[in-house]
Amino acid sequence: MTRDQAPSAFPTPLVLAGAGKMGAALLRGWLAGGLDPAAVTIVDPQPSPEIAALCAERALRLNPEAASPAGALVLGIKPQVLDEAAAALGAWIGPDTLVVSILAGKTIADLKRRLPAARAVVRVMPNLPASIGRGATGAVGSPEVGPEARAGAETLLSSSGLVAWLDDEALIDAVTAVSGSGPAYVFLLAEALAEAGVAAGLPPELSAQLARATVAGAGALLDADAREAGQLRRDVTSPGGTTAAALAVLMREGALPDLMREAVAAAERRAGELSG
Ligand SMILES: NC(=O)C1=CN([C@@H]2O[C@H](COP(=O)(O)OP(=O)(O)OC[C@H]3O[C@@H](n4cnc5c(N)ncnc54)[C@H](O)[C@@H]3O)[C@@H](O)[C@H]2O)C=CC1
Ligand SMILES: O=C(O)[C@@H]1CCC=N1
Repeated sequence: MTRDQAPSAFPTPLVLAGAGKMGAALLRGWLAGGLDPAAVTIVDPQPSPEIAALCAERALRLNPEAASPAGALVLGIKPQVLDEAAAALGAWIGPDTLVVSILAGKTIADLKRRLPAARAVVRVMPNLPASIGRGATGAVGSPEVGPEARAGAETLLSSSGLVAWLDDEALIDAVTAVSGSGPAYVFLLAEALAEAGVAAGLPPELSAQLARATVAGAGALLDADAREAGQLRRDVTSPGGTTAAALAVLMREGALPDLMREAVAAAERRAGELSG
């Protein structure tokens, strides 16, 4: 696994097919990173009001009638709609089009079967913090992805945060389970902490505020401090103190570490089920 430096040029014209929660997050990162709005086309039969407004404001093309081969086609649709979407999306692909897919589970072979014109395909798994440039993305390219296509993909992906290139496509389902779905686990932690605070007698609003600031602050510290997460945890934990009492519950057999392993395995298994 390697990490690359961000090169400069976006592959254009760029077509984003599926501008939902994740596609829109990536789009905002590209525009913030300097992608020319005039080089962007959005294809989405049901664009959200925010996307429609963004297209109007920044003069992005939305659902044009005619399709022609793009520099890059980014697939932001759900895996379950790939079959019905593929025929229309194929019209955006020429021999030099870089196809970038964020679809959970769908392998490069699955994509090529639906999009026979596709040559260079990069399968990626981003995550939602991409919307603020703090994403974590795993990426793997098909054999046709040469240095130029890889540099184009790197530009697209690095505007949303960390990019880790994988040598083995088989690892991307595990990446999906860890960092693709991972933000939801952290948001659940904030929800559960807030609920536990209410059970301990805090007013709901105060508890939610404290839980949110705690998760956000701990995340920011994790980012700012190079020490391992385990060390930061130990720094909070006074021997015989309150944190040790809580962690004895959270870390006992069958509790958080075991549950996290089970959860990640379930997500990875589901990604496998979405393939084909
Ligand atoms: N939401 C997340 O945190 C992450 C999602 N993903 C992947 O991103 C993809 C999209 O997920 P979300 O953004 O959450 O879903 P979403 O439902 O918010 O977005 C999907 C978009 O695709 C559009 N769409 C439906 N049919 C289409 C068609 N035929 N052509 C073009 N657009 C079409 C929908 O109108 C919608 O705007 C999925 O494949 C998912 O696995 C990957 C990483 C994280
Ligand atoms: O839940 C999902 O299937 C997608 C992939 C990773 C995050 N959301």
